[in-house]
Amino acid sequence: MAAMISVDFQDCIFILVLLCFFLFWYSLFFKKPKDSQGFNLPPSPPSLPIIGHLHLLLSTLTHKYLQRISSKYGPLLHLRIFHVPIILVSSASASYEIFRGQDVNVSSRSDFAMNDESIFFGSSGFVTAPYGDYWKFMKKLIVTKLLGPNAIDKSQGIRAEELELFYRNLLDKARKSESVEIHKEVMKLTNNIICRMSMGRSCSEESREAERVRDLVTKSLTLTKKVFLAKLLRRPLKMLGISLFEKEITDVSRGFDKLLERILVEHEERLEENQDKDMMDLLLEAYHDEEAEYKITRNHIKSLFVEIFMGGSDTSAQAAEWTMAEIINNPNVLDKLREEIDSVVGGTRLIQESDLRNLPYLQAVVKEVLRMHPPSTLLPRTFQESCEFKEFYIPEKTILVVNAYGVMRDPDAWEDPDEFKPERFLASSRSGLEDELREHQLKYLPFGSGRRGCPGSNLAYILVGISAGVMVQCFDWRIKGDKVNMEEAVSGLNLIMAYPLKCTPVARLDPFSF
Ligand code: HEM
Repeated sequence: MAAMISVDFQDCIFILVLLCFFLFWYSLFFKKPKDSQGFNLPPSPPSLPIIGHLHLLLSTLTHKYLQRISSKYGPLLHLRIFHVPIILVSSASASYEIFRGQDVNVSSRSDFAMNDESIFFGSSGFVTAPYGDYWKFMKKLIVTKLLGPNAIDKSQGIRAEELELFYRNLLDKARKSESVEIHKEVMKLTNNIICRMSMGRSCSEESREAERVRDLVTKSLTLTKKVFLAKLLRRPLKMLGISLFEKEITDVSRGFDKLLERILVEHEERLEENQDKDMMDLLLEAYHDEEAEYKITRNHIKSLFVEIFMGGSDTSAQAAEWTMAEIINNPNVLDKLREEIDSVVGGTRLIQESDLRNLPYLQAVVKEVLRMHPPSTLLPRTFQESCEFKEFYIPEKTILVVNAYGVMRDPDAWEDPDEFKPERFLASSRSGLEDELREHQLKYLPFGSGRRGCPGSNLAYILVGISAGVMVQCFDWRIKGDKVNMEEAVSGLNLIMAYPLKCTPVARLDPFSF
């Protein structure tokens, strides 16, 4: 009997261990997560104990890794980083449904503020502001006055002057047969344009101010992904008494603060007499306006400038670099572009931004580059309220991440998604194909979507279009080897070329010699 009991007992232990083991793996790999009230959440890929899906976000090319995970487990997934729930959207149809049906609900981003006083990742940011009174006030100012069609028209002269300087600098390099790093050269152009449009002055190269701004922008971009992760891990880290990146954030913030305070004071001193108002003047007017619908602070102004420097100049320079890389690797595209530019602009003057509307192929090339190589691959938002989406339940405050890279390479929405085919964007400009244009807009997310979409997209198209236009119109380009290496890397949260494009300009025509 004793032996019998002992055998049963051993079997029991064995079965219990087996059961626990099975339950553990089942919950780890196959269980559909349910929230505490028993509602259905979207499916979840395998996770690890405690950290959940943290390892997925730690990969260097997170967008690609998440794209692979989604093609295996589904276009709508539920992830968990420790206790933080995330909904990941990777298909064009799911992203369309979210932005169409939940636009207001997902019009806030997560609270990224690491340090309230900081103008970088502090609580005064516009990009990170919740969808509320401050964001609405600022958004109105941005789309009507700062980046609206009138403001863009009025600042055309600035861009034309800077474009000529950009051309002359490349011509100088061509004469000396010197190679250039395309991103660096375009970054100087976009940075100067954005500085002059926003502050009425270029950050001069002589006083090393421009270099200082570029350096601060680069440091800020590098910190972005770290801050994003640190924010997700804040609770467990706080329990361990660790606060990550505070020093780096404070240093960058102080650097920007010093620079911007000086420029703000300069602007305040000549606010009355200044007729030609730049962005900073307009923001200072709102700051001093006692009747304003929302009372903005100095920190609000400074934070917006930091965000515009970060969000506007590097993204556009990255896009111009990818554009040149695709053009160099596709000689047939270069031929078509040349033919178009030569017939519309000719060789006796430099391309201007007013030419862009007559250059549909150049526009299509830029759009295709932004589809394949979007500088912002992941769009983070937050569900403000709980909602039902498809057959699933999504609890309030869940983070939403739309994988814009995955959506724009979704094989169900794009023909040959991994091939560079600018022609796909030409079809939509032919008459009678408005439906196609609308359909493209819904699955085309380089500038995000909905009310939180990028307010600088028109300016961005101009910056990328004119810089690539000049490089094609006036120069041939020599590279080492046959092909440009198109490998991707990520810096901060931005998609960049793993091997920065370095090439030597060879003067093709000099529009100023006539
Ligand atoms: C190729 C260049 C650019 C790309 C790819 C780009 C992309 C984006 C993306 C993906 C977003 C987030 C949208 C969303 O969540 O749906 C965004 C937001 C934003 N962008 Fe851009 N952008 C570019 C250029 C610019 C420029 C030139 C400016 C201004 C000078 C600018 C200012 C902003 C601002 C202020 C926001 C925050 C909007 C908000 O939170 O309401 N961007 N951009």
